[in-house]
Amino acid sequence: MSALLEVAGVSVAFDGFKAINNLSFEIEEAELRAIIGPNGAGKTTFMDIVTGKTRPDKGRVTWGPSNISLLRKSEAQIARLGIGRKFQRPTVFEDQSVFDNLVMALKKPRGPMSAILYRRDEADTDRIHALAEEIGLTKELARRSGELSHGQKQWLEIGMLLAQDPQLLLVDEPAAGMTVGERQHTTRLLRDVAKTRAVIVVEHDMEFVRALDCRVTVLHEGSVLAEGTLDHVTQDQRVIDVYLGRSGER
Ligand SMILES: Nc1ncnc2c1ncn2[C@@H]1O[C@H](COP(=O)(O)OP(=O)(O)OP(=O)(O)O)[C@@H](O)[C@H]1O
Repeated sequence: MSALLEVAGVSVAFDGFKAINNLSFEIEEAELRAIIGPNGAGKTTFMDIVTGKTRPDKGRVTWGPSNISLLRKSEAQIARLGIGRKFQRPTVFEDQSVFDNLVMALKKPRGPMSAILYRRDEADTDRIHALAEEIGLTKELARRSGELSHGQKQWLEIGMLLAQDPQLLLVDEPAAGMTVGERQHTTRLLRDVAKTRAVIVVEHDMEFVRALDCRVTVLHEGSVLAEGTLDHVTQDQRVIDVYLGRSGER
């Protein structure tokens, strides 16, 4: 089976400093993957490259069964191809209800006329209820989003991304600032989402990564240092030396 996303030999330097250094990475359809690594390892830059925010100096980034190159695509084009990104801080429309946030996120034909002519139909309403069910916010649909807890806002934002029907979701430190209960809910949600699409989670919290129970890629100095199960990578002496050994806690 060919990969959904393939990054091959990618490098990018900022003022001569190689933030990404000959990085190769693949993810399959419907796969959950955690990316870990020390500060400055290149995790954010990797996501910036995949989403078109940063252009690499060399290498290949290809997408989908026909291996479309993402390198000349704009951020908007890449999003439309089916790559969604969730930043660390939730960015929902706080004055709008949960329901209306999900309505606004639905994938609809674009352009001024389609926006004017758009009327919500029954299929959209059903879809919003299905999304709310998936993210666990059915009871909150009528609430103003600003009133939600931090965790609930994060789930709403994931729901808004799912409304766009992405094939790959990039999620940056989803567990940060969450209560234990919220983290468990987030684990279930991401595992569930990854049954039908690929999900890449960048995370520092090893307990959370263990709960995700997925393949782990360790980045270091812009390259893959180790890959495999969490047990496999955490027993790797190089990973211990550059990452795990540093805080003692992880
Ligand atoms: N636009 C930029 N200009 C200059 N240097 C940059 C830029 N973006 C990233 N860097 C540098 O590239 C390196 C990789 O940064 P990146 O943010 O990708 O690491 P990270 O693994 O996400 O770190 P963290 O875990 O702290 O978020 C860092 O040394 C950073 O300072």
